[in-house]
Amino acid sequence: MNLPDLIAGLTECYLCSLAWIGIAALATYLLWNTVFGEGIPVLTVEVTEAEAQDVIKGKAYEPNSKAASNKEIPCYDPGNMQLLGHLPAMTASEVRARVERARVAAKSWKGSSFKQRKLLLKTILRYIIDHQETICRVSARDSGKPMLDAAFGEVLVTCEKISWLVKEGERHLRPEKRSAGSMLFYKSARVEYHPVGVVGAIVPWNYPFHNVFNPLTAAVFAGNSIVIKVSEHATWSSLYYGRIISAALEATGAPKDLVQIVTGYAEAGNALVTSGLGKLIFVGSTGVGRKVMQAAAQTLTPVVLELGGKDPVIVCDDADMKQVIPVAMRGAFMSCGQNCAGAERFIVQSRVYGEFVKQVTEVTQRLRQGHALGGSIVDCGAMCMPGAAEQVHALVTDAVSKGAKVLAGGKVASGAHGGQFYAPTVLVDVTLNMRIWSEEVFGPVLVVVKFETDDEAVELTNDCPFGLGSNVFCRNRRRANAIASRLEAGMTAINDFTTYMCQSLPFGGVKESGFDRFAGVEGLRGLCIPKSVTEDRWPWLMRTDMPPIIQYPVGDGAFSFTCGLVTMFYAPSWRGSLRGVATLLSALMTGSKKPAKKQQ
Ligand SMILES: NC(=O)c1ccc[n+]([C@@H]2O[C@H](COP(=O)([O-])OP(=O)(O)OC[C@H]3O[C@@H](n4cnc5c(N)ncnc54)[C@H](O)[C@@H]3O)[C@@H](O)[C@H]2O)c1
Repeated sequence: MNLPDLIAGLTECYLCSLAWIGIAALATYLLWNTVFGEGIPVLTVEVTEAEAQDVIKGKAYEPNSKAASNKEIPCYDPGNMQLLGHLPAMTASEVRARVERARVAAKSWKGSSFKQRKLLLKTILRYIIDHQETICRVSARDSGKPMLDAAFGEVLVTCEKISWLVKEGERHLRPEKRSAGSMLFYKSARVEYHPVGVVGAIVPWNYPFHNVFNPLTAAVFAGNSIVIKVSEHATWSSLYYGRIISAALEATGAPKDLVQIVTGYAEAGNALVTSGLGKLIFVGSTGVGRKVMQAAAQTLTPVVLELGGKDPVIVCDDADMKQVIPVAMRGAFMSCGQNCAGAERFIVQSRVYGEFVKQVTEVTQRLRQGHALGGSIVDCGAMCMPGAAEQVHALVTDAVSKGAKVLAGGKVASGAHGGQFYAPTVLVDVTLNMRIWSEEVFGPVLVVVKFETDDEAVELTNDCPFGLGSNVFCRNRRRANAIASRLEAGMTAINDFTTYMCQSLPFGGVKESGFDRFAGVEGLRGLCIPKSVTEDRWPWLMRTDMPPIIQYPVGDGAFSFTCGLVTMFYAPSWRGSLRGVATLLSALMTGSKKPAKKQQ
């Protein structure tokens, strides 16, 4: 590197760091002010040794012992297969009993003030900020993700969500004025957002903390109670998270049954879907999403389906590689690729393809993988679900058999502590006939394909059954936006990966990624009944009175009168409106005759 380059690099690095420090200081100040402005209770929550310590010594998990009973869920650390304990697999009637308790709690909570709801959320936020490390450790233990990934995916996004709800949520749930239209100009119209009652949430295992607190915070802020069915593959952590929630409810005087956590298998999930909820948020695979929708039809329960994804990252030839590579790596390998909005397809323009592949391969080969709590820092953790590493490998093997090349990783591993791992993998020369092109991987595989023209990049992106997130890296803003607007996806990040940190935005997909939205204004309002209300604007001056000609029994000219009314209000020109007035007056003058009263 020559001297001018070095100086430019250092300046850029220095300015960049300064900007980030400035932004971080401002954010901390704002967050501090918002959170600690008032007397917010400090929670005391019991923490067990397994929750507090890195290294724990206990029994090893034996997969075959699971068959002993379907009444219990065996919980283990996927990074070292250490048994953590057994939790109850609730029956359908136990789940329904939880829903009934939540229903009672919802009745009193719906009358709560926004001040009370904010206090509850701020109390939770305060606890999270003070106990980030324990929360991350518990998530790492249960899901196998490294501490840093937990800090990003569990803590950071949850804090952003709560902060957004506290700052902006009330504004979006206050009655909203609407126009009353042409004919009802003398009315005021509004939409009121009333709680739906009991919200149900069925969530997956990939972010055990965020998947609980994400639906919870929005549901209670909207005045509902919530019953959350956690995944059978990340059940253990719900004990600790449940204690945080109970402590927060008690400290803020909220009903103790406002939040219920349900542990169990599909039977418990199905019982929740059919228990008469106000709304169900299902987050999981497309296959189970279909079953959930079918079951919800029985009780006409409205559902939000947040399903699988296969997010593309389009890298144009003018993209800044210094920015793209680190962001791409995190998009692909964060939480070992077990993200719904994970970077599953890198679509890279031919001019920068070679450089992109070289750089991502170099970094991937340097990644350290292992037990998240094994004593040394790791970049990639374990696969949470049993058998997941083998499923990922089957997709890689299929691709290789059809001509793809593995440049890094590409194998199942057990790690130093005997956990479930799949090595971070780079796969190139992928073609559209390979399973990995269209099936969700949900694992650490960075798939790269080449494109020549923007049309081709769009076609490749849209050639997919899923449509959750999408991402475009391109320095030319006009070109980036032109590409972005053509992508079939629920979300697009331009020169970044995922829109999720903007919690004012709705989150959700199209096609097999599901429908409806959680998060953002739309998601928050989606947990409410939007009730339309009209009333007279000037009741002392004007109200809706039926003109005698159209009162029952109607007059001879009733139809002509109504036609005149329609023409008067909706004719496209003032001449037309005048014609309408004339028709209306003529009907009034000549056609008010009504049938005579019947003789008794
Ligand atoms: N779009 C999103 O926001 C989002 C977020 C995270 C994960 N996901 C998706 O989740 C999937 C991975 O999670 P998973 O393996 O836990 O998904 P999954 O569909 O197997 O399970 C999700 C939840 O559904 C429950 N369940 C299973 N069968 C059921 C039934 N018949 N009725 C009711 N509930 C039932 C499970 O117990 C679990 O709690 C991936 O496809 C991923 O893309 C989507």
